[in-house]
Amino acid sequence: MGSFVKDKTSSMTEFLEKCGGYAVVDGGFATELQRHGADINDPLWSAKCLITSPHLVTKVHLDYLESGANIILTASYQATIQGFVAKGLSVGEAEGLLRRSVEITCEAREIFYNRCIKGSWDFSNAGKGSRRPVLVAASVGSYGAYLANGSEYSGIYGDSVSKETLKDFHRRRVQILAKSGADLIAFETIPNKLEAEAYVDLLEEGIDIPAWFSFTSKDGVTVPRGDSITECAKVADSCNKVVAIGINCTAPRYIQDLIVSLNKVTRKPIIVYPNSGEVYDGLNKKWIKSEGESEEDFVSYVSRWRDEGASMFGGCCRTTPNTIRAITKVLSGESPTPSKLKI
Ligand code: MET
Ligand SMILES: [Zn+2]
Repeated sequence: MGSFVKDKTSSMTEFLEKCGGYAVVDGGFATELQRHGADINDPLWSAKCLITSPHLVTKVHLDYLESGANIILTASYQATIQGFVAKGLSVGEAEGLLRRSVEITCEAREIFYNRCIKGSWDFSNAGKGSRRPVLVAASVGSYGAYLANGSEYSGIYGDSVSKETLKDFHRRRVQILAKSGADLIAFETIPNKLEAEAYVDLLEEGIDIPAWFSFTSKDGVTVPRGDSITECAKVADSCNKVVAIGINCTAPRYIQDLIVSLNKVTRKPIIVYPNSGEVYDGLNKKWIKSEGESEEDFVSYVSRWRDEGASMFGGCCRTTPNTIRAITKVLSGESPTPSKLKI
């Protein structure tokens, strides 16, 4: 961290320069834990593994680092003080787990660097003789993710939930994550404008690390609550602590139009990390392949997104280290074999 946080406005631009102009973000975290056998069918979702299987959290971080990631996200997406307390933990234990989520990620980065030094891992993506720059981003999921009732993807919280409610809900968690050694905060899968406004207020209250804002969309034009992506991006753009703006957990086919819209209202770096294009059926707890997209090759989109002006690329739910390896190859100029790019 250190130099990354000193000058917030230029920090991401400098980081991107060090990465060669484009940064690789990691891929789906919770779904990857699940692929390795974790049972995360729980209101805490991936954060449950901070308690039950921290070794698996480390493994997934290392897999993404090995695949070429320049930015790895903590397992704190659904880690909230309120959620841990509902499980019977004390507030102190809950806060300790939030800190631990960042420590595990920082430790994984150290393990990765040490392995690189010992030469046991391939240096080809790390830059000859130099350490590949890696940032740790503390993930913050929405209020709807904590509610675990589907509102994460509708953005409808009801009239009783005001901006102040959202600030009160997120405040302590964001303060703790900001002091835990992370390089930045990743506000992810934001489903409405109100929550973006709440995050901006919290950052202005005195959070001293930068943040990115990443929205989700189900139509390529609006966020789930119906606010246009440009209105939402303007909120993020107005805050000088925000160092990148983008889209995650959204079908790949919508990303290009969304980048065009973002470009109209911000000059900050644009980050995109779509999901696999499958849709989660909450009732039957299954991922369903989406019509017309199942055979589409996620990675073949990456150069188009880059040409459209995005500079940070990764994956969200159901993408894997293979996806990230393929993105790394596209960005480093090695053209991958399309048939081998299965997610
Ligand atoms: C519902 S989006 C989840 C984002 C989180 N970083 C993850 O990959 O698990
Ligand atoms: Zn996702």
